[in-house]
Amino acid sequence: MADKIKDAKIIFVVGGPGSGKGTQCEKVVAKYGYTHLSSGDLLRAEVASGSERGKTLQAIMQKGELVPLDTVLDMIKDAMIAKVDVSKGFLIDGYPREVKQGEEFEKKIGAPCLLLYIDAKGETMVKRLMKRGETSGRSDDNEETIKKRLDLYYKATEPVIAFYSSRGIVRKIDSELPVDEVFGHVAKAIDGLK
Ligand SMILES: Nc1ccn([C@@H]2O[C@H](COP(=O)(O)OP(=O)(O)OP(=O)(O)O)[C@@H](O)[C@H]2O)c(=O)n1
Ligand SMILES: Nc1nc2c(ncn2[C@@H]2O[C@H](COP(=O)(O)OP(=O)(O)O)[C@@H](O)[C@H]2O)c(=O)[nH]1
Ligand SMILES: [Mg+2]
Repeated sequence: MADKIKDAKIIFVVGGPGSGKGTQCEKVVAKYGYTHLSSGDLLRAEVASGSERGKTLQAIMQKGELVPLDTVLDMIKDAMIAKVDVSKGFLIDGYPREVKQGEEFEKKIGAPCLLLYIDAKGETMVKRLMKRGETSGRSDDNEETIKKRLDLYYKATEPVIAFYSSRGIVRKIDSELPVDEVFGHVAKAIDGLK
């Protein structure tokens, strides 16, 4: 089983909060049949279950901080194992959040063949998240937590992009464009995979 995951096609989808990762991943699923695993969604499912662990997670996410690395990684790994037989590849959305998360992922699961870097301006991300907050019901889509998530993104997550750039697997996607144009560039990057 472990070997099967190692041979799977793995794409990291990295970008700031509200940059459009989830939006693009949905479109990739529709066109390519990849399995979309959003680390944030997995965490929110645990919170929604009402478990003790979920309560601890909720408090961390509410503050816009990172939950313990092993928690997220175990959740992603379990979700991958559950799908590996029927999946053409995996979109790992919102992970890694810091270089260490990427290193641990590679030790326990495998190496990504592509990193889609979904790039939008800070002010664009804030605007989108405030708008999303009107309907998302997410307790972290509020002005104060958004600011913290953004700060953490620049501090901890941007170095992830530099780390994988040196391997030549990063494709930077301008996410200021209309959704379908953004997707055109995403599709080109995926079509470029052998
Ligand atoms: N690898 C991850 C992924 C998520 N989180 C936690 O879960 C929260 C929400 O994650 P996510 O849904 O990925 O949120 P954003 O990056 O803000 O992106 P978006 O809401 O736009 O999808 C983060 O703020 C963080 O507290 C984490 O700690 N570690
Ligand atoms: N104008 C515009 N809005 C977008 C685009 N991508 C996402 N959005 C909006 O921005 C918000 C955040 O998008 P989401 O996919 O949840 O981003 P994520 O936080 O990176 O997963 C949503 O309300 C989307 O409708 C885009 O390319 N253009
Ligand atoms: Mg998302």
